[in-house]
Amino acid sequence: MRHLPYFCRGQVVRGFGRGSKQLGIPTANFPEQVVDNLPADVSTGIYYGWASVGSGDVHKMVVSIGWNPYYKNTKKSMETHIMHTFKEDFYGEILNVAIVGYLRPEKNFDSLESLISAIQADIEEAKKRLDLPEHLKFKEDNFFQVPKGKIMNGH
Ligand SMILES: Cc1cc2nc3c(=O)[nH]c(=O)nc-3n(C[C@H](O)[C@H](O)[C@H](O)COP(=O)(O)O)c2cc1C
Ligand SMILES: Nc1ncnc2c1ncn2[C@@H]1O[C@H](COP(=O)(O)OP(=O)(O)O)[C@@H](O)[C@H]1O
Ligand SMILES: [Mg+2]
Repeated sequence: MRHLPYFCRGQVVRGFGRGSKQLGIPTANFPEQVVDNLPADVSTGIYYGWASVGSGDVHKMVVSIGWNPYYKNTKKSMETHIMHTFKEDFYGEILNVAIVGYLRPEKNFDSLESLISAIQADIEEAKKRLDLPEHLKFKEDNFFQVPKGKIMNGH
């Protein structure tokens, strides 16, 4: 993937409310504008990396980019699940993400249970890979140190 690592920030917006309720896995959704600004050759699929909310701590994350074939969305979305338990929702706050690796393409599933198992397997795999020195180093990247107010999208 030529564009990795890929750094971007954006405000957290509302999605369809399925992540927490149907899957038990909340995903912080980016606005359309951030999704539209992704480089054209960043393929849809499931990625992993690091994320922080506002000027908070940096945590491991998984991110799904695409049309969610299971739900047949008509708009491309970019949704981040952070491997951390937050005290409350953070809609409207700035989410900072550093995407460092690719896991798999998006797939359709014949049941909600198989979609959930696949996402849980992604989370476990991402946690392992992010401990490798080549990925771990991005947790400390300057991207996460600079003032977090400005919305940007790029490298
Ligand atoms: C790690 C990860 C992997 C995912 N993989 C798929 C997938 O293969 N197919 C799919 O249809 N949706 C996939 N999703 C997206 C979920 O369907 C999506 O997060 C859910 O619909 C929540 O949407 P919402 O934020 O609009 O509520 C994945 C999400 C995550 C976080
Ligand atoms: N660990 C987490 N990772 C991502 N989002 C989280 C997490 N914990 C709480 N949230 C909150 O849950 C929201 C996402 O839940 P979700 O059910 O996917 O709703 P939506 O469809 O509106 O995106 C996020 O916008 C955020 O405010
Ligand atoms: Mg979501």
